[in-house]
Amino acid sequence: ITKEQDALMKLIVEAYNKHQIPQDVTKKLLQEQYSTEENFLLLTEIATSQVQVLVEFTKNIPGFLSLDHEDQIALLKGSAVEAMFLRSAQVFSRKMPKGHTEVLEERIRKSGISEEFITPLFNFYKSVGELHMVLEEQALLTAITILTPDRPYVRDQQAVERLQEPMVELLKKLCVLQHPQEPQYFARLLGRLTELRTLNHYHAEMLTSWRVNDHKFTPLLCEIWDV
Ligand SMILES: Nc1ccc(C(=O)O[C@H]2C[C@H]3CC[C@@H]2C3)cc1
Repeated sequence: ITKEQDALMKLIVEAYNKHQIPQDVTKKLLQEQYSTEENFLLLTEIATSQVQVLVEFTKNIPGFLSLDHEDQIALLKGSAVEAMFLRSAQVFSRKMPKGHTEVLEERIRKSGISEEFITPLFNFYKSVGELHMVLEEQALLTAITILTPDRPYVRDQQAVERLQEPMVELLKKLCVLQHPQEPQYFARLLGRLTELRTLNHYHAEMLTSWRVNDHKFTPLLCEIWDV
């Protein structure tokens, strides 16, 4: 790891740590009753705070604010679902106090999300959990997801590639250092990004079905997902 790479690593991890889901949101998980409506409102709060955390993290990715402003928006809108699922998978499989995980799983299952999305969602959560990613890997993988050059409406893709490439190189080196006994670990991490992309489709269906049943979203979620 070069000096520059170490500096980049510290900036990304610092940004990733700076913003966590507010405690009051996770506390409500245990308090509110179990109606579908209450569960949906809780997930709306979780998703809204996840998106707020995502925006703050993204602004702290070195070089992001120097990109074309329209492209900044295109990257955020294009990656919000993937970054949210990546972070919620990490929170779900690790960070939460024991009881919370089961409760959150129960609430997700009973929030009006169709069964066909529930299965891929928890499969993804499980596959992320099995990787036992360290914080540096989680932060870099999230930044790499956000800096995907081929999102819709990105005009200067090269500029995004120039930011993403050094992070992919750094993650590759980190994986070799952190998991010497597992040479294919880096490839497994990138495989998660492919699995993530499939969740975009399910997520869009989920939003539509909620909208059709006249469920209320927050202004931030409406703006980032054009609903
Ligand atoms: N009104 C909404 C409520 C929840 C979501 C959402 O994506 O929820 C995600 C957050 C975590 C729990 C379900 C998924 C993962 C979107 C709109």
